[in-house]
Amino acid sequence: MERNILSSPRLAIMELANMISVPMSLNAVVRLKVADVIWQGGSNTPLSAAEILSSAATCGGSDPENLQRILRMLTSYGVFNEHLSKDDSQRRYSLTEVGKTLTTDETGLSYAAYVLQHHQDELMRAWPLVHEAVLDPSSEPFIKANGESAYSYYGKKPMMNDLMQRAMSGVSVPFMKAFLNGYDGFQGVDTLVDVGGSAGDCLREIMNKNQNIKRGVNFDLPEVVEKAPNIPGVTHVGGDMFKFIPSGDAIFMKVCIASLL
Ligand SMILES: C[S@@+](CC[C@H](N)C(=O)[O-])C[C@H]1O[C@@H](n2cnc3c(N)ncnc32)[C@H](O)[C@@H]1O
Repeated sequence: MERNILSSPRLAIMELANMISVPMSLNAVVRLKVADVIWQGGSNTPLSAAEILSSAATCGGSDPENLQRILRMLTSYGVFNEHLSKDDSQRRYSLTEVGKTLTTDETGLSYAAYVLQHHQDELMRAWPLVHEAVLDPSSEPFIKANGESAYSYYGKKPMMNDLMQRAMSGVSVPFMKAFLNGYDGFQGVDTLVDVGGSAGDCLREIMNKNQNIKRGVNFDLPEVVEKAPNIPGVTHVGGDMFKFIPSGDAIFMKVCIASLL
């Protein structure tokens, strides 16, 4: 399905006003486990909405028509390919390269946790308050909506803490593998500190690729490192980066400072 909506300003502003339907539909297919059902270990066989819902691997559901509406919407945003069968007039859906990022890999990772993490209730409560970040920047929208800052809030809720770690692992492991294929800036580093390193995935990937790094320090909030797995050569250190940062030959930081919420 081709999208050329920006050719009309009136349509473009309506598209922008309704944009929330896109991530919400993405959230729906993740919750329904649609990507893994279509992928089936690599077959990526096009399936109709009814066939998807009849799979034991989905969360169930009895309205294929509504699922098809969601699938068509996401097809127009490049998540699925739509195949119209001449035999039975059914619309069937396979995964595009974008859609494949939602499938669970052999280590249990995917981008699905990132989608869920970004649409959990607490964040959704903060988004309507973004204008408040301009009117009254004394406190963040997340704090106004939930009473405390996001990371401190996550730390107190084991499920949110776990989802946050899975979300970052799902995104950062494939990212770091690709990044490290073209980056050699860790030469000469013996001790590397990752600030805001979450479960330590970035450090593990960096150290696997750069055997000269003998010691990794994964620095994050105490409740986060408490749940981090053992990684050979890596010491997990808990603390607040705004108060102190462990010393090393080099400091690595990835996606741990800027946020409007
Ligand atoms: C978006 S995640 C990025 C994780 C990791 N760098 C990556 O790219 O996969 C941000 C991380 O910063 C951590 N963080 C937030 N505030 C922190 C603070 N004050 N001190 C240390 N870590 C903090 C969070 O707990 C979280 O693990």
